[in-house]
Amino acid sequence: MARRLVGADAEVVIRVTDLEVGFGTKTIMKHLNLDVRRGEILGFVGASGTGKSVLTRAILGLVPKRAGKIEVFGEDLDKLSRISRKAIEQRWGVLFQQGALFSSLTVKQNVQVPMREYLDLSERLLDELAMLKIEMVGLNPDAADKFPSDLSGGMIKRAALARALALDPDIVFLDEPTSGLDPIGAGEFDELISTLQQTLGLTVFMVTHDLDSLHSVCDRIAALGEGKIIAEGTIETMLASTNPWLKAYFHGKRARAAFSAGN
Ligand SMILES: Nc1ncnc2c1ncn2[C@@H]1O[C@H](COP(=O)(O)OP(=O)(O)OP(=O)(O)O)[C@@H](O)[C@H]1O
Repeated sequence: MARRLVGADAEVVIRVTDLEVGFGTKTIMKHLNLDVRRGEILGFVGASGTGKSVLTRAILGLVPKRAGKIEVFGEDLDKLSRISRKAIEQRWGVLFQQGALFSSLTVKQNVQVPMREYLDLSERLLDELAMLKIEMVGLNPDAADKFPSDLSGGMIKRAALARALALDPDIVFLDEPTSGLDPIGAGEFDELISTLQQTLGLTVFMVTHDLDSLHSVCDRIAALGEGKIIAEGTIETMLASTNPWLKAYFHGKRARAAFSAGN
C-alpha cells in the first residue's frame, strides 16, 4: 500500500490549540497543539499512559479540558449551540478500544444505535443501511444477527467499524484498531481502513502501537510524550528524530522487522 501525501496546505479538519487536560492533581497534557488534515490517515503514537486515549476523548468532548481550544471543521467546539454540536457529532465516527459494542444487541442493532440517535428513518431503511455498512466492512450478512459474544476478535473490530461508519462520517477516530488481532487479521484490517479511507474520502485519526499499521497505512504520524506532541511528520521524520523514546520505538527490533517487511 503506497502512502499518499496530503499536502501541508490541505484543509485542517481538526485543530487542537494549547490544550490542557488533567485529572485531580495530575496534568496529562499541557500546551498541546495538533492539526489533522482532510483526507489523511494520521497515526498517533506514544508510550503507554502518555494520554493518547485521553486526547481522543477530549476532542470528542468525553473528558473535560482545563484550557485550550478544539476546532473541528473550523468550528470552536466550546462555542457551538446544542444543535450545531449534534451536527458536528454526526460527521465523526468512533471505534473505541476493544470495539465497545453493546453486548445485549446484535451486530445490526449495534450499527443502528447511532442511526436511531441522530436520524429519523423507517425500520426498513434502518435495516437496509445497517446491512450496507456490515457488508462494507467485509462481514458476512449472516453476522448481522449475531451477538458480540458470538464473534471473533477480528469480527468485533469490523462490527465496531461498521457502527463508526453508520452516519457516513467525514472523520473516523480509531483507538488501537489492530490491538488483540493476530498479524494476518491486523494486516487485513489495515487494508480495510486504507480502502475505506480512499473510497469514502475519510480523514482517519488512529491511535496505534502497531508499527506495521504506521508503516503501511499512515500518511503522517504524530507522537505524544510528556504532555506534548514531540514529533510530527512522515515515518522518515520519525526515523530521523533524536528523541530517545522515538529512537527506541522506531529503530527497535520490532520496527526493523516491520519496516523491512513493508519494503
Ligand atoms: N478518567 C480518568 N481519571 C483519572 N485519570 C485518568 C482518566 N482517564 C485516563 N487517566 C489517566 O491518564 C493517563 C493517560 O491515559 P491514556 O489512557 O490516555 O493513555 P494512553 O496513551 O492511551 O495509553 P495506552 O497506550 O496504554 O492505551 C493515564 O495515567 C491514565 O491513568
